[in-house]
Amino acid sequence: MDMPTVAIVGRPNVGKSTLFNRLVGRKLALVDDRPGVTRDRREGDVAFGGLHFRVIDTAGLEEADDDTLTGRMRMQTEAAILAADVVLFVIDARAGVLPADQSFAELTRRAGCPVILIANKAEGGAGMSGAYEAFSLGLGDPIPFSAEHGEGLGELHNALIESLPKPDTDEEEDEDGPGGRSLRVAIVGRPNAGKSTLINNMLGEERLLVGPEAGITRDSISLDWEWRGRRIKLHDTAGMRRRARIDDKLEKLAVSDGLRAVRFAEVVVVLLDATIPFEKQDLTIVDLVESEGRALVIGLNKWDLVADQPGLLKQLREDCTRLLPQVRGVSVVPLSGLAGEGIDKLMQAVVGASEVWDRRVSTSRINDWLGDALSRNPPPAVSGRRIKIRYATQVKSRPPHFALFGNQLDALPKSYTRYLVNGLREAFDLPGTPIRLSLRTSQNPFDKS
Ligand SMILES: Nc1nc2c(ncn2[C@@H]2O[C@H](COP(=O)(O)OP(=O)(O)OP(=O)(O)O)[C@@H](O)[C@H]2O)c(=O)[nH]1
Ligand SMILES: Nc1nc2c(ncn2[C@@H]2O[C@H](COP(=O)(O)OP(=O)(O)OP(=O)(O)O)[C@@H](O)[C@H]2O)c(=O)[nH]1
Repeated sequence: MDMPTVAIVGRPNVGKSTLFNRLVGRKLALVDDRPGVTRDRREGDVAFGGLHFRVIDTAGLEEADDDTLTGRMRMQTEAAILAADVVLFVIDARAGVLPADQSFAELTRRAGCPVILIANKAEGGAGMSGAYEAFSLGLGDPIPFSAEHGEGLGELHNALIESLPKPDTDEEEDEDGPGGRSLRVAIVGRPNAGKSTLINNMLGEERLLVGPEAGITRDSISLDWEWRGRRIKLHDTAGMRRRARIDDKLEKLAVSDGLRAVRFAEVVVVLLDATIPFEKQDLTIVDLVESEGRALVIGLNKWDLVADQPGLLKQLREDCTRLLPQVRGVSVVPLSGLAGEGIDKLMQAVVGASEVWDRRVSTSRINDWLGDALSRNPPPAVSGRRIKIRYATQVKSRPPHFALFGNQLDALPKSYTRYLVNGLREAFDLPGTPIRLSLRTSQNPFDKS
């Protein structure tokens, strides 16, 4: 899991940078404080009483037209809010709640993530009336705070414990071991596709002999493996199934097993039986991988049974393009779990897919591309007004998630978003991975265009 992200948001001069410095513990935020075209958000890593997160100090929210520099900064702030796990919404308790606070509270609420409301500059009980006023923002109970004097940190810490996503303990123990963090891989497929045979071949005969019965705890759902010095956690499909038989609820568990395996994994190998590929169930599994946002590789198993290998491979690659447009460019790897052939190629594809899934593209590159894509094929007009897309940025990875800002984006036709997603895939080399796109129609009261 990525380190959780906390965004500091509020109108200018409420003390965001002071709070950022207080959390990061260095005078980082002052370094690059001049407004300028390239003024980016400042980020720092925070260790705060056992909590670890990344904090983003955003530019002060100002109401301004999207086409101006401040408008652009506001869109960047919106993007930071979208990317955040938790938002620290700061007001100046001495100044009280101003109209600008109100409209930006609304913007923050729309993002739907947990918000911690900080009534800053309240040292020594100053600004208590402002703190009470802050209830009216509808962002929960304000914490009376002083970034300058470090008051209210205990309460902030408690609020963060409540709001931050709980770390996955299983993952934490994997951090930074030799060979780096383990990559989580699940092999899923229809009954009889050859999952167990393949996993056993990967792990080697010995492991096969000391399978789950011989001591691996029944609750463990992963098997540790190493491929070319890389640590891999394989989802224990076979172990799950054995348990299912014991429980005698095979059908029901088979479905939830698949889902569980997909959720466990960073990369999912959908294993097809090459002699009967692309059954309905196979396509359902791919849809599941897409909707859960995992990296995907298609394995064509039992390749040893195929007579015309080049012919079939060509045909199945075409089938993939046609049947799986949502994961265009996905790797398709022929293999034989039984003969132990193609496993290296499969693992290269798995590692490659995880890298694509992890990829981050800089905002300036995305906007250069966007300008191009828009002029080549401008968005349509809706009831006489042209849809405008002004700004784009990547808000998350794993899978890549982009946000577009502009006007009337809710009216953007599906065919046009498809054009953009395909364009992003091409331009930034993102084959085979699910891509997310959020459309944010500007709520800017000053935007008359
Ligand atoms: N009294 C008091 N003043 C504070 C506190 N925190 C910040 N300030 C002052 O408020 C002013 C603005 O602080 P910044 O941290 O630069 O505010 P900002 O929100 O980052 O401002 P922008 O960068 O313009 O968005 C500075 O003069 C700070 O010294 C506080 O807790 N108490
Ligand atoms: N020829 C050939 N047969 C294979 C290959 N992989 C698996 N098989 C055979 O296919 C059958 C099913 O293999 P399993 O590994 O049990 O398949 P599974 O996907 O784990 O099946 P379920 O337990 O039903 O989910 C067995 O008879 C295997 O020997 C392969 O690469 N080539």
